[in-house]
Amino acid sequence: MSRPFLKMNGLGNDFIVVDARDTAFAPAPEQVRAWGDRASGIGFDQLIAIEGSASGDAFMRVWNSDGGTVETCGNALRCVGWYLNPKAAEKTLKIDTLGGATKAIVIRADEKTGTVAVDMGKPRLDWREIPLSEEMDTLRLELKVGPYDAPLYHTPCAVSMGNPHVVFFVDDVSKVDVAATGSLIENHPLFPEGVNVEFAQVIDRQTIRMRVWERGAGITQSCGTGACATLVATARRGLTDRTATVIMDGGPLHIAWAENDHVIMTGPVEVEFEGTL
Ligand SMILES: N[C@H](CCC[C@H](N)C(=O)O)C(=O)O
Repeated sequence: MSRPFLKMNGLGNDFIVVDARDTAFAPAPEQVRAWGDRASGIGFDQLIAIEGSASGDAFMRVWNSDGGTVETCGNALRCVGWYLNPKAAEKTLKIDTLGGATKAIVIRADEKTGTVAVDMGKPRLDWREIPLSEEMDTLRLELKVGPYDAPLYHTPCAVSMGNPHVVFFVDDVSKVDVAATGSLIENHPLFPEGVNVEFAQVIDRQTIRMRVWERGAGITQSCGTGACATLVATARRGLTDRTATVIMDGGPLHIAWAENDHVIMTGPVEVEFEGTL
């Protein structure tokens, strides 16, 4: 059965979005991989299905381009919020995910763009919630990359936004081999469910430059949950305020870790084209 989709992105992190509220959509992992292949398929970082929800406006299901189903996706939540708000200038929507409930406040600009603020909920900071394979202080992980006596990167911070993240603090992200290091850490035994890997360079107390290797997708232009995890990590370490702009290869996201412990991510949405699977 052919399925219409919207090709969308949030700061270059790109998706195929399928509205599955009326008809079930459950592709096999190898089919997801085939669609996601940028050489022979349509190409995307994640495949997104919008499903009905008994407790909210919709349920968002996420597959990485490697075919694996994962908990959530921050940039895609903005795209789904925009999609669910066809007319109104502003609308608040409850969007559920495997990683927890979120609330999207959608300011739809026009048929192709918009700005969406998403309440991503509370960060999870206990080692069991990341999860890690052993008890450890998530503020300063005992983890080194590179020669043991002169590691390239070490002592990162772990944060879950419903999905797992490990944040390394570096002096200059342009000097990091994100592919080599990210792919090494993604499947490290300390992370039994894999992990998204961020490299954060603090510019000042309100500005962070970050690059990301995503679990199941590799280097992406931007990562919404990664930007949230990065801000939580830098604030926990006292390196930034609890509100900052996280500048990724694809552009900036505004992240605020509010007093109620919820993390609010605000950023753009873009529709690229319509298609059929
Ligand atoms: N690769 C992530 C899912 C997509 C997250 C990212 N694209 C975002 O915007 O949050 C994971 O395996 O947890």
